[in-house]
Amino acid sequence: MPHKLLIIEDNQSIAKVQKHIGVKIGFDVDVAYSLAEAITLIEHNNYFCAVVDYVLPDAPAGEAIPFTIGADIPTIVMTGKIDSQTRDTVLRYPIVDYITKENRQAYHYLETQLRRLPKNEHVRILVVDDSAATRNHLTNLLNRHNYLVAVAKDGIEGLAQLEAYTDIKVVITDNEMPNMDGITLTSKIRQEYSNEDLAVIGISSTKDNQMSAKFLKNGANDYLSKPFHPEEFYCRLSQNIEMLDAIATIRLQANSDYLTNLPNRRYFFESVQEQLTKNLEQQQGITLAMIDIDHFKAINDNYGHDAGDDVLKGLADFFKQHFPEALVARLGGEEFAIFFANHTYQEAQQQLENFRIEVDKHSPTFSQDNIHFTLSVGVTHQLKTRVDEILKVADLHLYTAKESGRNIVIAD
Ligand SMILES: Nc1nc2c(ncn2[C@@H]2O[C@H](COP(=O)(O)OP(=O)(O)OP(=O)(O)O)[C@@H](O)[C@H]2O)c(=O)[nH]1
Repeated sequence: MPHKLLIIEDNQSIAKVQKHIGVKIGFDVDVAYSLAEAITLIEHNNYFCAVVDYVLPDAPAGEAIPFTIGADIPTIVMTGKIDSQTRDTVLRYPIVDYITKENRQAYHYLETQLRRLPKNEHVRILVVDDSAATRNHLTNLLNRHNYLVAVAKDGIEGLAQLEAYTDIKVVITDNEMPNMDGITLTSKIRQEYSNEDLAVIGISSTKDNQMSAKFLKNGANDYLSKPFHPEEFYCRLSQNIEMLDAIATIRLQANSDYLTNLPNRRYFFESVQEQLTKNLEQQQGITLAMIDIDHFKAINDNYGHDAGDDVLKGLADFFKQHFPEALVARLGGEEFAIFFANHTYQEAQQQLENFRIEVDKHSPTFSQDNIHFTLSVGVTHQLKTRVDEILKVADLHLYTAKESGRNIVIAD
């Protein structure tokens, strides 16, 4: 079910633009052209958030704001008035944000905010501060933007919370705290997490004008002096989260195969090598298999390249369903590899044999052209120090599988 967005705006053209933005993001949008209409809609619907005009025919001075706030709807105020009295009136309410309708940039900003709010439901922020009042204040600010929150009253508790919640993306930490201060906490965090995985924002009310440099030199991504304005707090927080998201997206793209979305060759080599080093230390077995579609060239020749792509995508989905615990990658072309870290050799071989049989049976359901195909598989459990050496052994078995007529699993 899409989230519901309420727009309260009497200017029809502006309402149309806002609705377009909301629909583009994926909201189910209702528009009210007056406060009276909005009240009726709020009575009958559950809104995820609202965009509220400051001046309405039946609410000329921001009177609509307390209605959405009172109904617990996260509220973004849009206003054409930019005087400081209006701003002060607006900011007296616990709103998500206010945006002045000065130019096109305002609508880009609205779009950014509307995109962020649903995402924030999955982002956890850790607040570390020895003052209960500050912890509560920050928790309220964060809840207003839909973030999940964890709290700690010193650095030691902060580290424990990081262990307890693996979804923490940002740590906001005070410096002056008993047991462990914020700067020590930051440097300890950096021993475990890079600043591309977890952002740290230092906050302090100290007069020491070198505090921000101290935080940053110890690995913080950002710094805010207390007291800070909520607007600045939100802007810096969302900028840090956007940066983490952008890095995660780039990483995912660099590690995935564009056609099938499976991990690619580079990712497979890196993560198997890492796992291999661990297994060699612990003398634990591994299983690695190379899998190749039989006569794939003929599929391309007979049905066309797009149909060939369709087969590759269908097979990749089948891999994902069948091997949720193993690492499956597309090495290139019609060649795939699987790495089993936690299965006995017999179990892994059996799973591969079952998979070969299932593909022979069900492959026509994978593609629009109902193309039947089979797989040849080479599998090994020879533990060597390098991935490419193990792949070479699996590849030799794969060659034997092809030579022996295809549609077969050959193991050592
Ligand atoms: N549609 C499609 N075809 C691809 C892609 N990458 C490689 N191919 C084709 O995959 C085919 C692989 O052919 P071959 O290496 O001769 O192997 P084969 O026909 O499967 O024969 P055997 O492996 O001996 O059973 C070639 O025709 C490539 O052009 C891709 O991303 N999409």
